[in-house]
Amino acid sequence: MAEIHLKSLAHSYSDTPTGPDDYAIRHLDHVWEKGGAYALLGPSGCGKSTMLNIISGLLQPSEGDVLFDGKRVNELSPRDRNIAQVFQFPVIYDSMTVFQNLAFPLKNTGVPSSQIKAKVHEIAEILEIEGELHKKAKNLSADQKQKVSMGRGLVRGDVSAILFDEPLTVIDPQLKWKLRRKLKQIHEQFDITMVYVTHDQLEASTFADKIAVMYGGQIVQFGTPTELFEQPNHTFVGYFIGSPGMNLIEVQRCPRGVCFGSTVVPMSAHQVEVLQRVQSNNIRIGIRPEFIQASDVPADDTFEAEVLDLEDLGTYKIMTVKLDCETLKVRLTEDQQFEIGRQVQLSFPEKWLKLYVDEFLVEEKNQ
Ligand SMILES: Nc1ncnc2c1ncn2[C@@H]1O[C@H](COP(=O)(O)OP(=O)(O)OP(=O)(O)O)[C@@H](O)[C@H]1O
Repeated sequence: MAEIHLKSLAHSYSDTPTGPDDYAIRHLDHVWEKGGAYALLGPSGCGKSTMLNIISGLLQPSEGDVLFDGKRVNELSPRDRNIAQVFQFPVIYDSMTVFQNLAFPLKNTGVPSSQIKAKVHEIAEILEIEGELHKKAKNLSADQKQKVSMGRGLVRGDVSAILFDEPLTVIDPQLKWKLRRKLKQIHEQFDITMVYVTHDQLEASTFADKIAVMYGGQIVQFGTPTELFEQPNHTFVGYFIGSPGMNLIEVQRCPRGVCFGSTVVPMSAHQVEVLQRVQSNNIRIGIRPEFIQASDVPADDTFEAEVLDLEDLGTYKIMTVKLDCETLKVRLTEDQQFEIGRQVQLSFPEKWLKLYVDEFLVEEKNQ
């Protein structure tokens, strides 16, 4: 296994790129550390597959270096990079048996047949396909085929990393959860660097210790699921992580903070100082539905809003409110009671009220 360093990487599918919009990867610096279990999370078209294909060598980047343990591998073929890649759809040989499919990557590298047998059985047992080893691959169900595809990546003990590109797309929803747990268990057992691409936040957080959130060809944040939730570095992370995502409000600067409509929201001294310094007018505040406090009692620091809707989701409720010209979501506990059409008092605890300039977080001084 290896540490994978992507250094000043950029990629355009166009031979004559004229601007940032022509780049699928925009000047990206990132390190996937040795032995980590990572997810690469982002919407369709943000550049996830492009990045994986650059790591595995299927694609040459337009700019920058790919380093494995500090050594540049740009010129190495996919085979010489020793990366296992599992794609969205199973890549297996239909005419071979499951055993032959799993043995194939080992045979190719000259592993003795006694070792091949032991390794194939070990992996088949983990993936629960031992009973299928002598079946022809073409006779398997779609999810069994994908398990074989994963197994082909996992049999090789010598790989630098395993890259999973949305591997559970074809898997039955009930089996997805089980297979994700299995991959996590395999990671713990074999300690291989694994990068798991998905656009599903639940899938990302059940598999990975750390998640890279990709947006517009850039990694906008790399952190634990808790960090992404509590401290989104970019408005996209706020919006994309969480259900519903972060409330984001376009605001203008005013003397003690920011305002929208006739509502003034005081900000911390540091945030006010930053607002006075920066030139941009692309300013937003963000607060997660979970962190807005709602009550019937007005206070100095509360804002009055109207309840538009209440959605009961079993163990909690989502309340939609209108505050001035903005619609916000507020997460309530089961026992909190508010009525549609009535007024509610909201407060935004300072710790959870975030300021974004040009979509990036203005960090508090002590963080
Ligand atoms: N072979 C190609 N030729 C031209 N443009 C491409 C090619 N492959 C991808 N792109 C473009 O590059 C951008 C990034 O695509 P990429 O497939 O890497 O995104 P992704 O995040 O993996 O998306 P998805 O989740 O839909 O697979 C997109 O705008 C896409 O249209």
